[in-house]
Amino acid sequence: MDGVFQGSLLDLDTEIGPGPLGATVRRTPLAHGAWIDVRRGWMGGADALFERLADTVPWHAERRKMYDRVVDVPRLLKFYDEGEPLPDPALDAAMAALNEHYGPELGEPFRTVGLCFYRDGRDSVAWHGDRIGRGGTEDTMVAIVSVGTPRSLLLRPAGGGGPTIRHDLGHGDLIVMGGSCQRTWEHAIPKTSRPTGPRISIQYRPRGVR
Ligand SMILES: O=C(O)CCC(=O)C(=O)O
Ligand SMILES: [Fe+2]
Repeated sequence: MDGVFQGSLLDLDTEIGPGPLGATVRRTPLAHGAWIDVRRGWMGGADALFERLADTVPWHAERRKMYDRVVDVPRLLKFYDEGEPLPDPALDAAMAALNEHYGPELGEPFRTVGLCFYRDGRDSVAWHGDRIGRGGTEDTMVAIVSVGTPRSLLLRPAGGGGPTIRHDLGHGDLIVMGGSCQRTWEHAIPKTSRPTGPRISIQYRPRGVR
């Protein structure tokens, strides 16, 4: 079943779109001024949304220079900068709902959408913080909606020390990394040798956060 997505048939009948946030969101404070919010199954019809995004997004592979070698980035990517039309109305609806819920605390809207497609257990993202932009110097938020097969998102303190936190995210789950999380913690989606179906992550970030 490697690379084959086994969605639940029931879910394909559910209307695609985000559910309520409010009191359904569970916040966990982490060390060093970071926190995460988790809301399981937030995106209704997540399996159908997975299929739609898998089929319609113009996914591309990237190659990046690593030291003296050029290597394949182990996942497919697509980035929608602010103002660019999104590939599915459910992604607009999720952004509006996130902005309504988090706007007062964040002080600015989420504006960009990054998509990652993990085709199977060989796809991954290495340990990092989203520090290319302001996330390296300021508190911010990165909200991630996961559709498709759950994969483990790991979090650990950036300087080492402290246990690694693991959340298996798929099927419409929402996680929001907030406070100092991008500069004081690191996150990763590790490779897995277990047979694993595909997952798509939908990341919402404010302007200037990458
Ligand atoms: O796929 C995920 O949930 C994480 C992706 C990520 O960390 C990133 O794109 O910066
Ligand atoms: Fe990241």
